[in-house]
Amino acid sequence: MTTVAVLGGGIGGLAASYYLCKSPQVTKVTHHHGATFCLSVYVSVSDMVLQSLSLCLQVIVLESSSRFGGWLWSTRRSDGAVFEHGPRGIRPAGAVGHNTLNMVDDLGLGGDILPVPYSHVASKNRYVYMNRRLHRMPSGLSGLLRTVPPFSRPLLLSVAMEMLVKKGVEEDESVHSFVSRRLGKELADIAVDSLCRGVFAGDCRKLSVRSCFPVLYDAEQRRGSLTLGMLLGSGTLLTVVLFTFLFFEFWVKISLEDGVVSADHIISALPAKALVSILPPSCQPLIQLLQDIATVTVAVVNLEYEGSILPVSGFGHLLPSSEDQALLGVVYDSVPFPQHDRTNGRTTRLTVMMGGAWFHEVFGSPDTVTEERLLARATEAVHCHLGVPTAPSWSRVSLQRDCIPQYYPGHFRRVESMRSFIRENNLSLSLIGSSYDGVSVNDVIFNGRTAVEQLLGTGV
Ligand SMILES: Cc1cc2nc3c(=O)[nH]c(=O)nc-3n(C[C@H](O)[C@H](O)[C@H](O)COP(=O)(O)OP(=O)(O)OC[C@H]3O[C@@H](n4cnc5c(N)ncnc54)[C@H](O)[C@@H]3O)c2cc1C
Ligand SMILES: C=CC1=C(C)c2cc3[nH]c(cc4nc(cc5[nH]c(cc1n2)c(C)c5CCC(=O)O)C(CCC(=O)O)=C4C)c(C)c3C=C
Repeated sequence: MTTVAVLGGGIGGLAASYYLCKSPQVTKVTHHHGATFCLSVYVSVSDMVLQSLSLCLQVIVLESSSRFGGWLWSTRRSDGAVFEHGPRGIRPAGAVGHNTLNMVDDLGLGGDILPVPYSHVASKNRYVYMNRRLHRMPSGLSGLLRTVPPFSRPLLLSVAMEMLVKKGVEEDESVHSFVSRRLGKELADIAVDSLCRGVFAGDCRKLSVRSCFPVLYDAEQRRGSLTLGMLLGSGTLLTVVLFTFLFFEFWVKISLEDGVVSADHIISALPAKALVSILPPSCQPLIQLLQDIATVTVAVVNLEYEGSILPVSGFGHLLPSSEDQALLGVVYDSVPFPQHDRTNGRTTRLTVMMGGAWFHEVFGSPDTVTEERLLARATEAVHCHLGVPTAPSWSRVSLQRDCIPQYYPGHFRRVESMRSFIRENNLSLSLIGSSYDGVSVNDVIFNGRTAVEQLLGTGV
């Protein structure tokens, strides 16, 4: 019996076990939670494809906390209200989006999806809070042609000029530098700064364009321009490379508090720093590379107000860092997902997110900041930004420590070096999860699938 151990029961680890389970070879799946463990023995024995090692495959999922799901985490109240403390939506677009929808359908959960159509106000209206007021982001052709505050000129001008900008020569650069260079500083300072706070809770002056927005980087590389890239399509034929993964059988002992599990292959879906703490010293170069992946902490404050209190309708609003470093933005949960409001009586659910790359500067150590301070800051923001004078009737503060990895310039090289080390040392280890190849739920699921396909040497 060949054993594959999946470390971490977040969406990455769960997706990898789902794809493993689709393999006809799988005969047994075991889940352990509340397990802390360390990896102890590495011995290379022979070179075979996992597929041919054994007709039977056993999958073990090891999760250290008392629940599965990782950052996917909700509170469901008995009166029907649901509050998300982590992700709340996926973008069902492109290959990675369709892949998630297929998995959800295959699991028989398609009926549980709450769709937000493109025509819905939550899809159309995105706001930025700047200069002490809410601005709807321009959309459609008229939005491109006119000067729409807070921008000082029509966006079409920036887009047209972009085609004349020469291709960059750097192997990688910050998102802010890339967008300033191609589309102008104003777009970088407002739109892109806010966007990076609403996806990475991060600072666009520090994040890598190549790793955070590979589509933009590729458009410049292939077409010499983002505008041309978008107009002509990426020009790439998306192929999922399914290759037979030649690996050396590798025997790993995983010591649990209550025993030892032996595995032939490990799929790590742990955050990079959690993997560091269980790798043996012989993996020092890999440990060093993993340690270099920074993360940020986000305070998530769920609020419930009586009645309909919003002055505008949309998905929510984001703030550029120039407006307020502490406040990343506010999600108007009741607009896209009214099904999750309390069943009796009209209420409005909001989520205020704070901190991210600025957490330490603004709030100090996550160990000492109080829930009262975070709640007060969140309700003050709802008051100032949305003009809501009343206090929330219900609230919940969650401190999501180290929840989002930050891909800094050169991240792609670090990840390449990690995988080279694993290959050259014949370690039977796959790296998946948000630390490496994308932070969205879609990316993490898709990368779990790719890792399983490489391991089994077949499509799933
Ligand atoms: C506030 C917030 C909002 C977000 N919003 C969105 C959104 O709207 N859309 C979107 O697509 N994405 C969103 N994301 C990003 C997305 O949720 C995450 O990137 C994704 O869930 C990460 O999944 P993962 O499986 O890689 O990691 P994790 O969820 O971190 O899972 C790792 C698991 O490993 C376990 N673990 C850790 N150490 C050990 C150990 N030593 N032994 C065993 N187990 C261990 C952990 O307990 C955890 O369960 C958001 C994230 C946050 C924090
Ligand atoms: C911890 C990270 C995140 C914070 C903070 C956050 C706040 C936030 N987001 C919105 C609006 C949207 N977010 C969307 C997608 C999305 N959000 C995060 C993470 C955080 N959001 C991720 C990783 C993703 C997935 C991105 C992807 O590539 O799929 C979306 C949908 C995407 C889109 O259609 O553009 C919206 C809208 C607000 C208002 C907000 C404020 C606190």
